[in-house]
Amino acid sequence: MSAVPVSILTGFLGSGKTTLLNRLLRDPAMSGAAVIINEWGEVSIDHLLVEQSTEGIVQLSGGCLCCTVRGDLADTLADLASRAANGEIGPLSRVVIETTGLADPVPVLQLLIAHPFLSDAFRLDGVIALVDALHGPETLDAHAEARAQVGVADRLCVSKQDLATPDQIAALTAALRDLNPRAELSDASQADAAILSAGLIDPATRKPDIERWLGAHHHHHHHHDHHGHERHHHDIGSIVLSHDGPLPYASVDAFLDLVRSQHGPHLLRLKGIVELSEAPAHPLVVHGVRDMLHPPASLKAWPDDNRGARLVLIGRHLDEASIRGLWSAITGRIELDRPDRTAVFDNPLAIPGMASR
Ligand SMILES: Nc1nc2c(ncn2[C@@H]2O[C@H](COP(=O)(O)OP(=O)(O)OP(=O)(O)O)[C@@H](O)[C@H]2O)c(=O)[nH]1
Repeated sequence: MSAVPVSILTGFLGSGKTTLLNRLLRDPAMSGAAVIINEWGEVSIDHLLVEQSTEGIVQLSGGCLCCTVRGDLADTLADLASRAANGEIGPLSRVVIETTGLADPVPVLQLLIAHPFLSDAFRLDGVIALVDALHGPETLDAHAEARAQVGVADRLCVSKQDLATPDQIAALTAALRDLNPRAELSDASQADAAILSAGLIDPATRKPDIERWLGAHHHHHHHHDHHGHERHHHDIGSIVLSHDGPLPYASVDAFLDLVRSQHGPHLLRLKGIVELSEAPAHPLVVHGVRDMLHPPASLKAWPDDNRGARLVLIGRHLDEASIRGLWSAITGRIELDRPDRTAVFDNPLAIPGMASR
């Protein structure tokens, strides 16, 4: 059984998630998709608003996905997988999880990455965050949850553009680019099911699209800072690390361990691709959420000539200098006022247990 792609549709209260979902469900490409809707509160009406009633719509209420009903979400996904496996429902083509407006999508990502059974049956495709053109900038200023939703998104979708002035749309676009310069930006009113595929594999070609996944094009296009650091005025920010040429697996592993142990609480998401010295023909895919890493997987081949290592780290109040210092140390770049590789990895006093790496 190949893993079923899961998309997380998030967006602040009233941003238009249900409206978008209704639109997507009319797309024939959604056949075989299951939709899990999470609502907050006793009165559950959201699922009634999803027009196409199918077997595949599951509603979770009584709490928020990121906290109380996370166990329910795990059970629901496990149940969907086993019902599809024994033929009770048709084969699942994908799962869409609509979070509540106040949900932090990160715990949902964690569940998909870390759960022993679910991480085999499902693969995280991507996070799509919806933002309302009319209220977006104020919402982003006022609510940390909304900033986190935008920060970790693989794709950003702007709704209610018909109600907003061009100036409002421009202000929102700038705010979104500030928080997340990598994600593809689209208009919710034009969206079809293709927006749900925001992961590494491009469904049109069935091949990995690394540039799109890491948002490299957008990043370079919008930011000319050669350090690859987005200047942000918010708590949420991202760091892009790169290295030309292959790296030994032990160095990559050590870097990820150190980032997790030292910066895990600040890290929301990490994704990247690495050329390994041991297997340069097979790019290593790394991705993780907070301090949990998905078991590293490798791709059959590089999709193009663009090799080396590229990592994107997204977090809240990330200590950029420290992270860049670790990266320089493992990639062998000696920088002034930075520990070199030996000092970082072979000093048992500095990092107990890391000496043998
Ligand atoms: N004019 C206009 N109205 C929209 C658009 N998208 C959503 N709306 C309206 O905005 C309101 C909220 O939309 P919903 O789809 O319910 O938003 P939601 O994100 O699911 O809301 P919660 O479940 O409360 O978080 C509804 O009245 C929609 O009709 C849009 O692009 N244009």
